[in-house]
Amino acid sequence: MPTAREQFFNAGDGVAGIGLGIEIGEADSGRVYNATTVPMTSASSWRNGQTSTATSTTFSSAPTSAPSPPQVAYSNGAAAIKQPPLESVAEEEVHFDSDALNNLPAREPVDIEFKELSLTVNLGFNRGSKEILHNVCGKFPGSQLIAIMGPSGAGKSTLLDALSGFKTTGVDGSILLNGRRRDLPSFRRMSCYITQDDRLQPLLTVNENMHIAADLKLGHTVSYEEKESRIEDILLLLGLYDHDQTLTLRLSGGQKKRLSIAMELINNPTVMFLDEPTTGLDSSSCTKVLELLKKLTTQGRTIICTIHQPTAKLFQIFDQVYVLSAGNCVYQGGTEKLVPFLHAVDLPCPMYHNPADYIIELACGEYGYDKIDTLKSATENGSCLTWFNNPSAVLRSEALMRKYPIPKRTKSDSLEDTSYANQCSVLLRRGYIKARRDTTMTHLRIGVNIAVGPAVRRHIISCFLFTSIVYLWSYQPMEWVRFWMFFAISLLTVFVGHSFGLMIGAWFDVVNGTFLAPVLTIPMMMFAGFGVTLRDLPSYLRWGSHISYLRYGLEGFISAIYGLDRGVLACNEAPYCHYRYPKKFLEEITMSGDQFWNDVIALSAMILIFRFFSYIVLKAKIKSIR
Ligand SMILES: Nc1ncnc2c1ncn2[C@@H]1O[C@H](COP(=O)(O)OP(=O)(O)OP(=O)(O)O)[C@@H](O)[C@H]1O
Repeated sequence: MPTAREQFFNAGDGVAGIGLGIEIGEADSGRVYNATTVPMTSASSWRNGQTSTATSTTFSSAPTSAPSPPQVAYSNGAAAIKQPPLESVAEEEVHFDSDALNNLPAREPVDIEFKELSLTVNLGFNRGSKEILHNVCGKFPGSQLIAIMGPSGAGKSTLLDALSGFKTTGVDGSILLNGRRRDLPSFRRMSCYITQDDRLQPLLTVNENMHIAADLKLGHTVSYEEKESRIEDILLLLGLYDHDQTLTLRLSGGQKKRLSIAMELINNPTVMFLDEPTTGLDSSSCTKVLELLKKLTTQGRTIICTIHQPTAKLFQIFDQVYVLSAGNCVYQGGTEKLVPFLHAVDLPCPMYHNPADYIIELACGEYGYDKIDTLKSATENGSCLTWFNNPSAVLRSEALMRKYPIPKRTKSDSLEDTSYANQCSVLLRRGYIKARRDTTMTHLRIGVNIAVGPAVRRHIISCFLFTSIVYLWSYQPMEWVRFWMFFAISLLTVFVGHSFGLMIGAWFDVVNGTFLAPVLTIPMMMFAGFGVTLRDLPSYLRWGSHISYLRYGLEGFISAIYGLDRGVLACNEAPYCHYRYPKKFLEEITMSGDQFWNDVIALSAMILIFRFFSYIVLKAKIKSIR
């Protein structure tokens, strides 16, 4: 009877083993291990009580009792496992409709290869730079689910950023797609990147999120019917069809992850990058997400995920694994080949140890840093293809170039296929749905606008309400022209304030921005002539009044009320009215009352300048991130 360890290194039938990290016992000997090792081929049958089917996977919803130590009986070298399921399964039954998968157009596989890839980041002024990836090589064949693993800080996300084209600054080396140098604009259009934190709209239903994504990605070139059927297929495929009317905020973590994937599938990417898709999910949801990704690879998609430390059963779902240690490759090959590889480099995986855990421990340096060097040289920092599942089937660049035609080149650098106008209208529709749903916030906003005024909010309607209330309650002359002048200045001041906020927001983070914006507004008030008249400002501070948007706002209001040669004011209730003559009042505050159009021009110019700066700052920031 072979021991569990022999199962691991069973070269004869090529069955690699994985440790599941729980207690099991041998049926006939009564021996109990504190962890277990079972052949990978048996792991899925253990998990679900059956081998997962090729066409459709259904996760049972029946709650299970607490698992008792399973019994393992060996016969003919294979482990026959008699035990209840390992853990409680999903609360809901998820059915991935494989027929819907067939409706998604298959993709031509894309083989990604990188050679001598290094990535250096700038640490800031006078602090030099730091190399994060050190000339790593690797090959991710098409139609495969690939895991990038490694200890925290090993460079997994950085490698993903470099391969996806999210980061381009400081990247050195070559990245090839089907043997040819990567054309970044085309690659960005055929790939997608799903970040760790879900970028979903919580107030939209699943169906609305999908439609917004379809309208943004496909625009008007694809008919409504086609979009509908594509959305239907994707929701069926991802087991979300029954939840299409559910608000996203009410979805479970696993459902949210599946929705993120569903939204990216709208334009059917060939290559999918996912940063830690299993983080924050329970083990049943992790399995579902990875099983789903595995299914998607069957249509030619290359799916690359970073993953921290997968359990044995998650590990065996991947086709290939790429392990990093401090920016170097310490293993590249099939998941089933990891144990034989470790054996070959004389670092055998301890009995009953999950090989995924063991390689991470090695990569962390827990067994000595010399082991990292051993692994690095055994894998030739990612160049060695010996440990691929089928090394002889791996095509070299030249063969790939012969096999696949030259891909179409994308002329535009833009990531979007749809026009700017379409994007604006879709985003406005999304904003409208959100405002309608979040009634509390919408009412609060309207209330704040009415109560506090346009300096706080920017909606045109609210600005009109503010003007009407303030103008009428402060007994201003009932002349339409003055009312519209007052409204125009209110609106422009709101837009300037908004643009100023955008600039501060683009430049600084939330904490610094929240502090700086009010602090910078105070001198604007000082230079506006509110407390200190412009005449009383010291000459060396006069320049301030020229850059204060509040000064132009105040001057504009004064022009609206006292300009246009306003006549003598009524003085019925007092024996003497000091400001009866508008001219006298204007002289007192050092304003002339005929500057309305100058104020309009100055405020408009400020809107343009602040927005232009916001754009420049954002551009520079995006460039520095990339
Ligand atoms: N812009 C940067 N400036 C300085 N150091 C950086 C920068 N980006 C990444 N690093 C460093 O590079 C190393 C790798 O980072 P990366 O995020 O790729 O690691 P990781 O393997 O994904 O880690 P984790 O699993 O914890 O997310 C880390 O030490 C990180 O601090």
